[in-house]
This record gives sequence, C-alpha cells and structure tokens, in this order.
Amino acid sequence: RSSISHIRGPPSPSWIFGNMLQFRLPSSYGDYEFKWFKIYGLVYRLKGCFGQNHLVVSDLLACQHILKSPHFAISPTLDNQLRLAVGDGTMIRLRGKAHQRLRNGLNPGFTAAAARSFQPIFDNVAQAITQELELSGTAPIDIVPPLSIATFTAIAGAALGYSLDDLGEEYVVATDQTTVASSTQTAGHILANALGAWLPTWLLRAALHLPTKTFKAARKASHLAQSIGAQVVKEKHDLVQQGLNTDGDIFGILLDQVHSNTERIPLTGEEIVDQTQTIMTAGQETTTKTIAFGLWELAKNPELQESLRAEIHSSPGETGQNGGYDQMPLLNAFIKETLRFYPAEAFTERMVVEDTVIPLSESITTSTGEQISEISVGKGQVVIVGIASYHRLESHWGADADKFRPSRWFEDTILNADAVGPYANLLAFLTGPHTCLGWRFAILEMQAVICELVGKFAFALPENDSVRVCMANTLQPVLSSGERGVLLRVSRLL
Ligand code: HEM
Repeated sequence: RSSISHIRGPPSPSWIFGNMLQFRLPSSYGDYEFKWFKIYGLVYRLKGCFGQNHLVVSDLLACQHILKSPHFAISPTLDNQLRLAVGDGTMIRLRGKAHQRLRNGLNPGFTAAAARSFQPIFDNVAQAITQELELSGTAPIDIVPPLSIATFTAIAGAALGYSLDDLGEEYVVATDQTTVASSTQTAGHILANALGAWLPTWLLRAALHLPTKTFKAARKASHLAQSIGAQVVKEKHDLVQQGLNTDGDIFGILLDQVHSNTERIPLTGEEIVDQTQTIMTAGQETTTKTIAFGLWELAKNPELQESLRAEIHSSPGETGQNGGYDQMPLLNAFIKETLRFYPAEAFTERMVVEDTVIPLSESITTSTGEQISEISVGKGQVVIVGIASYHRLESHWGADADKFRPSRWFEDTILNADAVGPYANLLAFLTGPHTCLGWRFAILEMQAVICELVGKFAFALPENDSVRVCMANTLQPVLSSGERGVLLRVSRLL
C-alpha cells in the first residue's frame, strides 16, 4: 500500500499542473526545488498534473535504491520518446539481463585505455574551437554552437572513425534540429507528457508518426543513424576479415571483439548498429552544456579564471598524452564543481513497476506526525530522483553548497563523502546499471577543451545579457532572447 499521501510537500497551486510548472518551468532552475528540500526534507511529495502524487527524493540511500532496484523503470511516456529519438533497440530502454549483456558487450569501447587513445581527437576538436573563436572578432559570441559542433565531431571520430562530412549533411542537420527542438520545454509539453501516461501503448506509438517538425527531424535522424551504423559495421567487419587493425574507434574495438575468440559473448553487428544514435547523441548536449556552464562561471569569476590559467600554463605541453590532466588539481576541482552545480540531467524520473519499499538513510516525519524510515510505494507511482538537489545538500557539500566554489574539492568533508556514482561521489553520471557509459570520455574531452580554451583566451561577461538556467531534457543555459546559449566576450591572449 502506498504511503505517499502522508508525505509532506508544498501546496499545489493548480489541479491541472499541480506543482509541475514550479518544478519544471521556474524562471531559473531550482527556484522552488532547492527551497523545498530545506523545508520538507530529503523526501517530499509533489503534485503532478491532474492530482497525481509524485515523490521527490534526494536522500542518498533512497536514490541509490531507486536507481539500482529492478522495481523501478522508466515511464511509458519516456520509453516512447526514446523509441522516437534513439530507436527501439537502444540500451537506455532495456532493463535487467538484456541490458547487462549489452553493457558487457559495449564496455570494451569505453574503458580508460580506449578513452585515452582518443586524446588526439579531443585535442583536434579543441583546436578547431580556437580557430573559430580567433575568427569571431570583438563582439560577444555565443559559445554553445562551436562547442556543440566540437562535441559532435569528437564523438563521430571516436565512435565511428567518421568526420562530419562522412556522416553527411542530412544526418547532421536532422540531429541538430532534434537537439534544438528538445532544448525547450513549455507548459504544453508538460501537459502532453502527463496525458501520454494515460494513453494505451498502441496510441502512444501511433503518436510517434505525427507529422510535426520535431518528430519528423527525430525520425529522420534516427533512421539515418541506423544506416550510418550499418555502413560502419560493414566497413569494420571487412577490415577485420582482412586481418587489419580496427581499434582506432569504438565501433572498431567492438567489431574486433565480435571476431575475436574471447570467452565473452560478443554482441551481434545488429545490436551494435542499434546503439548508433544513442552513442552519437547521449554525450553531445551533456558535454556541450557542462563546458558552456563552466566557461560562464569563469567569466563571472576572473580570479578563479586567472588561477586556472596559471595552472594550465605551468603544466607541461602534451599534457593529455601523458595522462597529465589528472595531475592538475584546480582543473579537476573546477570540472567536479561544474558537474555538481550544473548536472546535465538535473533529475531523472522512474516509475514503480512492482509494489516495493524505499529505505531512507534519515527518518522523516509525515503529515500525521508519524516517524518513518522507509516508504511503501505502489506500482505506477512516479518517483523523481533529485540529482541537482542531492548536489546541493549542505550536509554533504558544506554550508555554502549553493555557491559555485571549486576549492571545496580540496576540503576533507568532500574527500570523505559517501561513495556514489563513477566519478567524484557525484550523481551527475548517475549510479547503478544505467550509469553513464561515456563518463571517462566526457571527463577527458572536457579537460582537453577547457585547457585549450582557458589557456588561450580570456572570457568575460557581456554588458547586456544574462543567462538563465532552465531544464528541458538537460540543463540549458538560456539567453534573454529565450534561445539556448551563453554569450561571452572572448579575447585572445598573446
Ligand atoms: C558531461 C557529460 C555527460 C553527462 C553529465 C552524462 C550523464 C549521463 C546520465 C545522467 C546518464 C543516465 C541517464 C538515465 O538513465 O537517466 C547517462 C547515460 C548514458 N551516457 Fe552519459 N553523460 C555525459 C557524457 C556522455 C558521453 C560523452 C557519452 C558517450 C561517449 C555518453 C554516453 C552515455 C550512454 C550510452 C548512456 C546510456 C547508458 C545506459 O542506459 O546503460 N555520455 N549519461
């Protein structure tokens, strides 16, 4: 029996939207959310659309339980969106043994050694941004588009061994259109998603064929990705047959496994092809926005920027080639703080698939005065894991958790924090079976791009624009025009 109704939470301003406009569409992300957990505790109840109860959780034990337990899955509406955006066979939709088998098969393409071998690709894309910024003149420039092209080029090269030209303009444009369209969220989207939860699966699937501009672009990108993936798999397959080395990119490494005689059960070529659009897109916006938010913070804090630049200039050349980025304390503290403060996936939603109990690390008091240390949840219950909220807990991150301060990463409280996730005890890359597959890739790419850009350019805020932080699929920096972007004044250093 669900005990959600007695969990405390904010009053709901509307039956239609519940608290969803406050939670998902505040003027700046977290306006309400970061206050609610201070008032109601690490687990509280929100009203969803049409009177539904949602549970929001930033208690670490509860978060870990939800993300690791088979009793929770993605909602049918999200599942449907994934079918449209990245295809039926994507690893993100799979659960249990089928998912584990796929991850085991994909892991060799995402090891630390594989990520390190892509360093020249990261260096090249970082230098390409430099060239673009050098041409940009003195007017403020939106840093997001060049970063977006760089991260897409990096993943195309590292995953497929392809350039953007090899991918073809049609695919690049369709993927970009889908990304831009999914970077905004409106009250209409929130309502459509809530209504989608009531629709039968056949009707939801039929809705994917609606002739809207976004759906058309997403269908086209996903369809073209399958063809590109199939072509790459065939090319690598032929190379392996000829006894040639293919381990210069992720698909090559995976195909080599398929043909090698290891005891591991390798994936089929079709299964690898089915991951093409997921791998091409999962890390693009996330990495782009993380770097963009980081540069924005540096523009706001010239002293921090100067210290980081001094560390970069005093580090030996060819830093990345020798694993030397890991020897740069401020660079890594800065990346960790950026991921803490701006986790690309600020929250993730799960649905209970079988009645179960969520354990809590600290007991809470319900509206009836009862103290509880676990919460019973029934099938169908929506649960929101508040990743950004967890990253703001004063008990974990210090009294000034609401402040961007990389130096906190040198303090004992943080160094001894609870072990969670693959990187820096953060939830930014999640935890559990669906932990980000490309997190090592992302860290190295961010290290390379930040060292290149901060080493060569000074970043400052323009006079007349400000950035708002919004959430639409990922955390978005939004300009006063309403478009995603971060305007910065960029000057080349001598
Ligand atoms: C700063 C950059 C990144 C962040 C913050 C990030 C974050 C995440 C998060 C939170 C998830 C879990 C989503 C969920 O199930 O709710 C995820 C999954 C995933 N990420 Fe990343 N990611 C980043 C970069 C990358 C890169 C560069 C790649 C590829 C090279 C990548 C590939 C993936 C894949 C394939 C999954 C699906 C894993 C699965 O479902 O088993 N990510 N990422």
